Amino acid sequence: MSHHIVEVTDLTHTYPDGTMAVRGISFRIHHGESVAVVGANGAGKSTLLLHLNGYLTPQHGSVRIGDFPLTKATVQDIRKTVGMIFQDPDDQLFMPTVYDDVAFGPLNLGLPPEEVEIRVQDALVRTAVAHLRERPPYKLSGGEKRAVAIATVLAMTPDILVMDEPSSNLDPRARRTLIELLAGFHHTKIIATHDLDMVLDLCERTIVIHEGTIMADGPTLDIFNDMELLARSHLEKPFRLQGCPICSGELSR
Ligand SMILES: Nc1ncnc2c1ncn2[C@@H]1O[C@H](COP(=O)(O)OP(=O)(O)OP(=O)(O)O)[C@@H](O)[C@H]1O
Repeated sequence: MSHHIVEVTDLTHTYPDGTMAVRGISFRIHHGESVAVVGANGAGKSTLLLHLNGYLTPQHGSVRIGDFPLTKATVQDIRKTVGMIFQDPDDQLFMPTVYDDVAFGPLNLGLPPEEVEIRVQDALVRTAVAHLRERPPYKLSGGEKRAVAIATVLAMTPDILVMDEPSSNLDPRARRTLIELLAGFHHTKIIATHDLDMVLDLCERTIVIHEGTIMADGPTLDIFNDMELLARSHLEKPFRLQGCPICSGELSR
């Protein structure tokens, strides 16, 4: 089925101040793939991801989600397919309570109240924050906010999840819960992150971005074992591949 393919062709983005953040990027991601987008600070990962559900529209080149080119006319439909988890959860949470924030999207779809309730509860349970349901989001910790932001997206039952730094600010247990949650999401996942150990757990394919261009695109293990490529992209081998006994779990065996 083609309707879940993400296809980016020769995408370029220049910010109003002249910063050219993305320079001619092309790739194709098939339904069910789990793909990491990695690269140093300022490499262009967020700018690229913001194009995948139309927060930015292509200035040059194109983005296609399945059969639809991303344009101002298609963006509303594309957002029903592509769920975006932003780098800063404050960009996603704006209602008086956690419940209201998670219910906002399903209510906007016009779903009946019983269906909204089921979706909200399911999303809150899956992200382990059902106990925060009546709390105001602005009073939550950074990690709690991130979990609620993820719940707002899951409640929309997207076919494609796009996430910018989903594990930042999470304590080790919350990070593990997130990894388990994402491992159970069997549709397409596109994850921009500096957490290369999480990439090892979740993504069979990795795209390396450097100064707005694709430096490499291939099997995650091949990329993480290529020391020269990692150095050129200002990346380091994940801890687990460095022979660290704690990260590899050897000490707990
Ligand atoms: N609104 C903006 N206006 C001008 N320049 C911007 C804007 N947002 C980002 N940039 C610049 O675009 C480039 C790419 O930034 P981007 O946020 O896409 O990188 P990133 O790979 O996501 O970085 P990080 O890992 O630090 O989040 C950087 O040089 C950044 O300073």
